[in-house]
Amino acid sequence: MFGIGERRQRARQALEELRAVLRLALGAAEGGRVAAQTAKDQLEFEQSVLRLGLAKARLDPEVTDARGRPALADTWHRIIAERDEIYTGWHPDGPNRLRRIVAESAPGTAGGPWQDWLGRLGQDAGGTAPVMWRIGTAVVEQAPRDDDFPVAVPLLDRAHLRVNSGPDSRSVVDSLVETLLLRLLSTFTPGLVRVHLWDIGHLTGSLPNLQPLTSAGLLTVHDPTRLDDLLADLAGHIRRVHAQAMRAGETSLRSVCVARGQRVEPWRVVVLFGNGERLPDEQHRELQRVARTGLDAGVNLIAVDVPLSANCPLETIIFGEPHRATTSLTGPGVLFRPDPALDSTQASRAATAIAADLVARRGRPRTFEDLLPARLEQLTSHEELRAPVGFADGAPVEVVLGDATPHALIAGPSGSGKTNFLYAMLGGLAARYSPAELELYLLDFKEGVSFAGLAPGRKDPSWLPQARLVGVNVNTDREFGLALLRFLTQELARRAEAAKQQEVTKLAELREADPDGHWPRIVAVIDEFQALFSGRDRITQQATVLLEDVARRGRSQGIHLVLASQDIAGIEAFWGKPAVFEQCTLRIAMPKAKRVLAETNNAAFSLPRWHAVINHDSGVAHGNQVAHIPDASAKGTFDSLQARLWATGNSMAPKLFDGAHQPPLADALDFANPTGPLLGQIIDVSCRAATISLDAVPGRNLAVIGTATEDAMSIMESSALSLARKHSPGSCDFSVWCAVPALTTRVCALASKLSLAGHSVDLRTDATIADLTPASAERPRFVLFFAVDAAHQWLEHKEPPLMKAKLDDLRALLRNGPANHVHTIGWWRGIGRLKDTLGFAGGDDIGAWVALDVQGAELGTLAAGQVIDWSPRPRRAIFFDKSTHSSPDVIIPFDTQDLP
Ligand SMILES: Nc1ncnc2c1ncn2[C@@H]1O[C@H](COP(=O)(O)OP(=O)(O)OP(=O)(O)O)[C@@H](O)[C@H]1O
Repeated sequence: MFGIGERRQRARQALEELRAVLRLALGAAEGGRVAAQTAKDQLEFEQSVLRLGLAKARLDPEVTDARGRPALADTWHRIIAERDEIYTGWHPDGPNRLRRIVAESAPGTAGGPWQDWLGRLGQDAGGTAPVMWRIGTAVVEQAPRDDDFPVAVPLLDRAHLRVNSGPDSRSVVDSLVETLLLRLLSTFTPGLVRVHLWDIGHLTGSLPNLQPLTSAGLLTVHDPTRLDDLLADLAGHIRRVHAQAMRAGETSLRSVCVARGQRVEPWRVVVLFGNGERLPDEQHRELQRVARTGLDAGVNLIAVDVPLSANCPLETIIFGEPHRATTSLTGPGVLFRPDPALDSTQASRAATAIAADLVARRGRPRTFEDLLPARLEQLTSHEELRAPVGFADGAPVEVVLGDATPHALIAGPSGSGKTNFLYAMLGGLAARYSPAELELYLLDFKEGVSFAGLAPGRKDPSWLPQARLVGVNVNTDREFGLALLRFLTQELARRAEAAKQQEVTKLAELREADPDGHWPRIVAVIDEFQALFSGRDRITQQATVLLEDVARRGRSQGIHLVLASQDIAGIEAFWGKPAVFEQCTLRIAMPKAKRVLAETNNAAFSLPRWHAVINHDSGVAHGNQVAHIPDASAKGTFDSLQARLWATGNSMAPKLFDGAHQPPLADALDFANPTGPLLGQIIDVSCRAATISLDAVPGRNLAVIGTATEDAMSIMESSALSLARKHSPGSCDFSVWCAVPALTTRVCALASKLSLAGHSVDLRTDATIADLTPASAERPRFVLFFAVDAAHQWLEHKEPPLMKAKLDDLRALLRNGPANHVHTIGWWRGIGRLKDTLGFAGGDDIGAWVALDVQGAELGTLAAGQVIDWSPRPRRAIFFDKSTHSSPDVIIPFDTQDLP
């Protein structure tokens, strides 16, 4: 057992040991902390030396102080040694390599000394741009002066540039920016680079040598207080260009330009001079947005003392002293020196020359010829149709019809140039796309003959090879517009069916799947299309439905509508169905056009004469492109292009429908080889003649009804002459009966024409008509009975002793003749008179009829009770054949006078 004293002694000893251990541990910890602290100090020192750069660090009082501490002195020597080692490894090949890279990436004006290029006009069309643009030289710190190498920065579509000036370096920064801009402006054809300048401190005065560019619109100086407007304008521009690139199937403007081998939209280089402070939040956000999205749309920022964060490709130059800076490209430890300033007089002179060149080229009036490509009919319409229609600052402005902009709407008051615009567009398209790629259907509801020249005429036998159908003077024949729409829906159905067979959905895919098929894009132009909707009737109703159908489904099937009108606002039916309007995403506004652009877009009001707003974005303001439209209607413009295209001789003439003229029977396609009596030309895209079959079956007689003598005579004559042509001489007989003395001469002339054709003719102009003809014959007999009602005086005469009227015999002839090949083609001068002849039960004996000046309501009984929508109009008739028609056709009686 231990005593208390001994225990206390042992406890004190243990405590002492513990304290010793603790002291040891604490001492070790202290040592560790000191070592870590030293390592940390060394790292921080190394960092600050690297940040400052060796040259600066050497002079920096804090670094000098720190170098005095032994632990950091070692670090200093190590950094120097490492630097020397790396530099020795890099030198001398490193600078040479950099020189080579800059020479390759910044060729010519982009990298050469200004003495070589300043004052020369750029020739580059801007398809591809140099990758880098020289700004100065750099040298590794402490390295000998002759080891400097050139420094260039990426610009335009590749990166923005931020420059932070230091104390007293602003003038150096200004001249760096000026040199860069002049390099850009002198590389490309004047007009392809546009500079926007905003300086928070000044309205004028920045970059004075570039001021001459303002006269040509190449430099726009913005109000220091209106940065919002500039940013909004840029944002709108970017949206429009993005939409344009998407339509072209590309993701950026640059790829569009590379694909086309030329700049299609100028670069906008936006130079902002700030004061180093952050912009107000809203502006800063908008600027960041422009920076993020701008490069793909050719908007390039050069931000001087305007904070801009790097959420986009961005290079920076930071000036410490006037002629010393660091750049993000070269990093720390490399001193950047900007190139010496340009000679200011020469710089200003160069800017004047660039502006003057653009003004001169713009000043040269652009002509229709400038819309045409070097080689005709070379493009494929696989993806779209694209052609320039005018010029903005000498650069072409195009229209595109494709999946994204399937249809176009053109508006402008009378005389504003709509038709001329159509000619410019049709010329541009026809010059690029062969008839295998493009088919045109052209309809003009105006009075006049605007498209007539596109079809062969008496004076000019040429036609536009791509035209398949030309309709002029259609103003009173709205049925023709309807027929065109019906034809287009049929074509749509045909294409949809073929697409289904090939298991594809779009025209481009169909063309790939069926390379041997004939699948051109179809453009249907309807000038003054509001005429289609001019009545509150069945035609308006049907046109509305059909137009909507074509507009909706045409998009993917390569069927494009181009609708022009003086007064879009006035088309009631159109507004009730806004689908058509919405599908027309390409909008063209002539000066003072109303309603065609978006409501808040007033660009058309301030438009000069012979200009148009071309807008591929449904009329929204950011889509506006203002172009001067060359004269395409004057002699020697469109007509001479047509002559050139036609001369190749590998196209078929288009069909021509001219509502102002009666088609001559002699020219009718069907008259060459008639299948039956030709009654007139049907108002339809096929431009075929109406006819009936005269088979030996009951009811195959034809009644012509009405008092319009001239038209009735035409129909009777064309029927007779075509039947005479259909049958070989001696294979049929004619009876030609006329009870109206005033018509005798003409009827006799017809009879002699039939005789001349080798047929036997039984001509009667008196009471002998009542003797009629037997209801059966050995060979076909055609009874041409003119003004049947006038013969009633003889037909109703009752002869003793039987007191039987010959009228009954006529009824029997009508009833029994057709089955025995004795057909009557009779003209009655009124529906009541026809009924008098037919009697109570004779309705079935008239299988087909043509009505002239008879109201539709009166005709229902002759068409199985259906409602006939017909208001008589001169030179038009309505034709119904019970055995083939569900609804009647409107026809134009032929001009039969010129026939021998
Ligand atoms: N870009 C142009 N340059 C020169 N002349 C033009 C131009 N555009 C139109 N014209 C001329 O102006 C006149 C009217 O043009 P156009 O027939 O194209 O107008 P519009 O809008 O179709 O008129 P309307 O609706 O009355 O037919 C024509 O004589 C035409 O030659």
